[in-house]
Amino acid sequence: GPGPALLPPAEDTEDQDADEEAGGGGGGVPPVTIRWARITCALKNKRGEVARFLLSNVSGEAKPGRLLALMGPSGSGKTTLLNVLAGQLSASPSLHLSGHLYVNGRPMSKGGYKIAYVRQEDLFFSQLTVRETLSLAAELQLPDTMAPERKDSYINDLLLRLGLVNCADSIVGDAKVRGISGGEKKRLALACELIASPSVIFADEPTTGLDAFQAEKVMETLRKLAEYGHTVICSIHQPRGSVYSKFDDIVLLSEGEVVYMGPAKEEPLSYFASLGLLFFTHLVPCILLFFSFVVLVSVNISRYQCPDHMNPAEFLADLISVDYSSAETVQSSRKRIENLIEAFANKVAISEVTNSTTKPEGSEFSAKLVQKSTKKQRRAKVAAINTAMAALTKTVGVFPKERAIVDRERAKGSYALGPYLSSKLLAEIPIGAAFPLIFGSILYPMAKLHPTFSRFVKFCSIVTVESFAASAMGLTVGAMAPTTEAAMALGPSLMTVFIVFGGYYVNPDNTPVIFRWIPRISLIRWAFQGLCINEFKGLQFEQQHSYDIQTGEQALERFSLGGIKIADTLVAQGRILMFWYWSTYLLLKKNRPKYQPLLPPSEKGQNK
Ligand SMILES: Nc1ncnc2c1ncn2[C@@H]1O[C@H](COP(=O)(O)OP(=O)(O)OP(=O)(O)O)[C@@H](O)[C@H]1O
Repeated sequence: GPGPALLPPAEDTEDQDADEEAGGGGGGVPPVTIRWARITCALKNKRGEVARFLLSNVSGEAKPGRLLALMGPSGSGKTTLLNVLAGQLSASPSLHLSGHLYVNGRPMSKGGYKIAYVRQEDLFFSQLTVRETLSLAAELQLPDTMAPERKDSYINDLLLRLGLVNCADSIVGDAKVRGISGGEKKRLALACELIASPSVIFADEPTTGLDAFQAEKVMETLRKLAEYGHTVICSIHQPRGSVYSKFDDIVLLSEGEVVYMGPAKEEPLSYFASLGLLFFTHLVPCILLFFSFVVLVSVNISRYQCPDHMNPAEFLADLISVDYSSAETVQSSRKRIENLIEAFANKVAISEVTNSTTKPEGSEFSAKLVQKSTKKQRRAKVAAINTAMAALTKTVGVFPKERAIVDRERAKGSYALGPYLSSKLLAEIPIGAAFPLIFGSILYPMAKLHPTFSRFVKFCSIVTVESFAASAMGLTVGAMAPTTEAAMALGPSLMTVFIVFGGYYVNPDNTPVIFRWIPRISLIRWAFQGLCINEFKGLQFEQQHSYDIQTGEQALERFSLGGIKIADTLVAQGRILMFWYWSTYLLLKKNRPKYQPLLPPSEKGQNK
């Protein structure tokens, strides 16, 4: 029977011209674009609570003249989505289906277009020939007023287009009586569906059970139908490379969520390879791009880069499948998939916000929510980076010169290193604190951060401690570098590494094992985390769906920044500050001016 209606329910159902005559040879079908947004299919338990989501917040588009493949591991929801798009999800009291489905911009319930649905199992009368099967379908589907000769020529045309001429007079057969091949059966099923000249063709796993050659022929048929103007949507588990190359668009599903939706072929490969490299467009200190590039490219190549000569479909399938070989692989692959889903959701949210013309109702809410959280996060990032960079450049710009004077005085024995450093630090506290406080006082209200005094005080404390830590780092760099120019090149380079691993560009949980130590010693990361906690903690978001973020704590968890207090981030900053002061002390001690000792003349030399 008909499946559950999509919510919100349709208004009026327009009468449609049911007797529309099929065009000869199936040509000239009306073009149909299908758009779906926020499709969620929940499975409820006996108490009526959501037990799991078969589809969660799925959006996408299928266009006429294009072949769209729904790809994903077994159980990822391909068939469920296909059924929803075809309006043929079997009704069940345990299912709840919601979302938006538009056909040529109008709600699907208004009808006015024809679909064909080729199911996984082929159901035919085994004793009929291919031509008889088609004739029967034509008698049932074409108008009675159509002349028999026209029907025959229509059938001949279909046999030709679907490559069934050679087996036209063979019986279909079944398990007991050998008939046509599996691929031919699939194409016959397509031919039967095409009689009514559908605009949209749905095919559920059309290549399942077929050998590679037959599978390719079936897919080639679907691709030709797309070229002919039909909108073709098929689900497929893991196609071989030659089949994958026939797709125009793909939707990658994993556990009911979209990991990628868009053009097929090279696009998804470059999308996954580029994940994490977006930061280049935001990062201001460009002089350090090269170093960051090396670091990030090594991160990405090792993770999401499709190796040369690998079947892209196989690569994509591996990327979005849970690896059940051990407990660790299950955990790490789940984490990877979660991150990919999140990355794609953010991408969609941003394009939904920027592209208001195609914005479907209901998408606004979550897009705004994501945008709001991202804005808050971005402001915390700007504050953390700006404070650190300003303090660092201020210090490395002057310290190497000051060091020359200090070296001279130390050589003269005017003062020792310990008293010099401690008096310098003490003397610089007021001026060192003034800058972040002024910066904070101006930025805080302008950036519309949390409008309470206690949060403002915490904000100023975090940026002040960070500013001191960055200054201390500048001292170490100044103590290490031979000249001011060298210090100016080295300091921001080092800071860029800390920025990259500071929690905004590379998620701390997603950092490769060999780089895990960097976020721990990154003053940017602790400041950023502290600022995010200060901003998000205690927030309540309006919630439209059960899976939307409800609280600031949940948002922090999603950014992998939760689980600790602001005080912990300040302590971590304090440790980093002490580390840099201590390094400066040791470096200055080690690099104290050394003069050539005047040795007593040797006997030999004296004689000369
Ligand atoms: N009516 C239903 N009641 C309960 N669970 C369902 C129902 N329909 C689908 N499911 C479950 O939803 C999940 C997705 O099913 P679906 O058939 O859409 O996956 P699929 O990606 O097409 O998998 P396959 O490639 O194995 O056919 C599966 O875990 C399935 O058991």
